[in-house]
Amino acid sequence: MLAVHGLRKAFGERVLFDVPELHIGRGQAVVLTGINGAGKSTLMRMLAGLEPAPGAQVTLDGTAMPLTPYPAALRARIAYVHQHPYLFRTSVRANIAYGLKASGLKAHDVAARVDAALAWAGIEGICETPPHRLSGGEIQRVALARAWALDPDLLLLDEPTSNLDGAAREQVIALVGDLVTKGKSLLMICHDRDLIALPGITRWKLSEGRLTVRAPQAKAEAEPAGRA
Ligand SMILES: Nc1ncnc2c1ncn2[C@@H]1O[C@H](COP(=O)(O)OP(=O)(O)OP(=O)(O)O)[C@@H](O)[C@H]1O
Repeated sequence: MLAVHGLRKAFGERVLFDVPELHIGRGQAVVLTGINGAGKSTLMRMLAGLEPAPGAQVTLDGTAMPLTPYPAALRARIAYVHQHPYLFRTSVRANIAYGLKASGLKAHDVAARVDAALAWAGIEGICETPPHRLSGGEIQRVALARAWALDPDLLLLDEPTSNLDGAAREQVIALVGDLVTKGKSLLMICHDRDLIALPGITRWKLSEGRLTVRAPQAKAEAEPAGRA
């Protein structure tokens, strides 16, 4: 579905990472691991168009184009969920509706899609709650519902369970597990063993500037290239 060539980040002499190519297939779920400061968030932000990626090329369904400036075709098909999601100080419902309205959907279609997203995330009970009253786990579920509502081709999740524990963490793991089971393409940064262990997940590791790949349930050693 998506291939990126020449993804590289350097600060002066220091090369954070140099990834000649990476591929995310349709329906593929990938978890990106690596030590703190390895560059995981930077790489994901480049894929989301939040950080310039000079020289990188993206191929989307067979069509190649530069990743910077960020192609509109990509913006329409990729949803990014920040580690600490920003919610407008309106209501949960309005936050989920926002992107749908911006995409030009008719009001009754927006309402139906918002209802479906609220049900998917199990957050109907907080749909009129002001976001600043929500717990961390609720905020993360609202952000996932907001991304899910857009029905993107690829979801980028940056540490969806960080700072969560107990039931809140389990609820988010269940939602991510549902995305994986339903065959949603996703790339997720995480350190959470229960998320990494979800069946069918491909593991990428960013280490010393290189990306290595391990296929789902593979017993073999990681391959040197970025192809999944
Ligand atoms: N302007 C800059 N100049 C030099 N180094 C920088 C600059 N901006 C960021 N960095 C470094 O780049 C790295 C960026 O790491 P990034 O946040 O992408 O890593 P990460 O793998 O997501 O880390 P974590 O797991 O801690 O979130 C850090 O080591 C940071 O110190």
